[in-house]
Formats: sequence, C-alpha cells, structure tokens
Amino acid sequence: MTTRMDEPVLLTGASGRVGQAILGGIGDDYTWRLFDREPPTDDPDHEFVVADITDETAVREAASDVGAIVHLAGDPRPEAPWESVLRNNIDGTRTVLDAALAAGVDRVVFASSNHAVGHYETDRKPDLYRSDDDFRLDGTERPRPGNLYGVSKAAGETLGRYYHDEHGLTFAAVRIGNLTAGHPPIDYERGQAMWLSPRDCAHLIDRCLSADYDYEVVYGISDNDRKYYSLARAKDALGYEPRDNSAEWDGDEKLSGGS
Ligand SMILES: NC(=O)C1=CN([C@@H]2O[C@H](COP(=O)(O)OP(=O)(O)OC[C@H]3O[C@@H](n4cnc5c(N)ncnc54)[C@H](O)[C@@H]3O)[C@@H](O)[C@H]2O)C=CC1
Ligand SMILES: O=C1O[C@H](COP(=O)(O)O)[C@@H](O)[C@H](O)[C@H]1O
Repeated sequence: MTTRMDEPVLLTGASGRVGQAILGGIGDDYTWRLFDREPPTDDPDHEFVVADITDETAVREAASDVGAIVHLAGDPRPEAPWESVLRNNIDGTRTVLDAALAAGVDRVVFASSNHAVGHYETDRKPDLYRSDDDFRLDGTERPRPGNLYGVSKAAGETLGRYYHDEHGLTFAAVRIGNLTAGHPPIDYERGQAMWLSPRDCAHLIDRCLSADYDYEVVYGISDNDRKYYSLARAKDALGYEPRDNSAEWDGDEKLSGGS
C-alpha cells in the first residue's frame, strides 16, 4: 500500500457513484474513513461512519484526526428542491468546512457540478457540444447555475473560497461533468461532452489530494473529443492527466461506472 498521507482521508458520500469510483481507483493508496448516511451493504474494506452530513457532532468526530476531506455527500439531483439542497448541500458543506477548521484539517476537496454553470449552455447549444466548436469554460467564469441544485454547488464553491481566504484552508472544487453507469450514451451529445470516466475521476481526486495549490475550481471531465470545459487548469495546477475519451468508449461497463 502506498500511503501518501500519514493521516486518514475522510470521504463523505462514500457509497455513491463518485465515491465508489474513487475507491475503485485509489482505494489502496490512502487510509480512508468512509462516511455516508446509508449503512454499507457489504463488509466495508475501510473504517465506516454511518451518519448524516448535517449532524455537526458526527461530522466533527469523523474529521477529528484526518489529514484531508473529500466531500461528496449531498443531494445530487438536478431537480432537487430548495429545502433539500439548502440542508444537505449548502449547510452540509458549511458543516464539513467548520469541522475541518475545528480539527485543523488543511485540505478539503469538494464535488461541485456542471450544473453550477448550466446556463452558459443556454444560448450556445447544441453547437457547443460538438467537437468543432471551440467555446470553453475554464473555471474563472462566474457561476450561472441552471437550477437550485446548481445554486447549491456554486454556494459550496463560495464557502470554500471564504474558508480559504479567512482561515487558510486549501480547497479544490471539481465541477464534475457526468459519472454515471452506462454513460456516455452514444446518442446524447451533451453527455458525451461532459463524461468523466471512473478511472479519470479517481486520478483527478488523487491529484486534488496530492498537488500543491491554494484554492482551485477545475472541471472534472475526461479528455473527450467533444468538450466545452477546458482541462487546462486541472492539468496545470493539479497535474491531471486524463486517459479516457467518450469518443473512444466501447461500452465497457467497468469504465463507464459499473453495473
Ligand atoms: N455523478 C455525477 O455525474 C455527478 C456528481 N456530482 C456530485 O458528486 C457528489 C456525489 O454524487 P454521486 O456519487 O453521483 O451521488 P450518489 O447519490 O450516487 O451518492 C451520494 C451519496 O451521498 C450520500 N448522502 C446523500 N446525502 C447525505 C447526507 N445528508 N448525509 C450523509 N450522506 C449523504 C448518499 O447516501 C449516497 O451514498 C454529489 O455531491 C453530487 O452533487 C456532481 C456532478 C456530477
Ligand atoms: O451534477 C450532476 O450532474 C450529472 C449530469 O447532469 P445531467 O443533466 O446530464 O443529468 C447528473 O447525472 C448527476 O446526478 C448530478 O449530480
């Protein structure tokens, strides 16, 4: 086992699609403390805390002796109602950042989303989904959420900015495209453009845990022929080297996100 950090990494939302992709790729490279409100279905390979991300005491205890936090837990539905994103996503992220501060944890990696910038697509689709279109978002643009879920992700990025500027926390927000079993669908141009393969996802999170940076907002997609998110910042600041491309995906379920 290659442990690149002396202390464990707290992974919230560990049982979901993204969490499983991370563990599938770099599960052996760190000591993990998994955190999810749903109990594991099988015997977990790592320490597992069953609790809700809005439970401040539980989150503080879980963060007490870790070296970094990868924060995925939240309501991932683009159509999620305000009550849910306010509680699970916005206040959940503040709870995680407060816990990091209280425990002296230096680094938080946050699962942001393409939906934080969804309205940049509005006037440009479907052209921007095509490989001959050179429009790119690079992470320096202001958020333009496409829904309340996207608002909650933009709020998470802003919370991270505040905790960085006010308290010196190292923070990376990864605007994840789409990591879903069965993706990228061949006939869905947008899905092709924003595909993130599980192994590229694990590698990108590894870079977020290992690289030297202060505050970053990067896009989390594979090196797809179709793309409207720039990978430049993830490559330059974090050393991201994606290996997959939706145009070359052959339907391999392992690459696409599992069964
Ligand atoms: N899968 C994707 O394509 C994308 C995912 N994301 C973000 O990545 C993160 C993970 O998403 P997925 O793995 O796809 O979702 P998922 O629904 O597969 O997994 C989310 C996990 O978080 C847990 N969870 C949810 N609310 C919780 C709470 N209040 N307390 C504790 N645990 C809670 C769930 O039990 C679940 O295991 C989310 O924040 C989502 O918004 C962002 C962009 C794209
Ligand atoms: O943030 C997210 O984005 C993905 C992709 O969005 P979609 O509009 O193409 O479905 C979504 O599948 C995922 O649930 C969500 O968390």
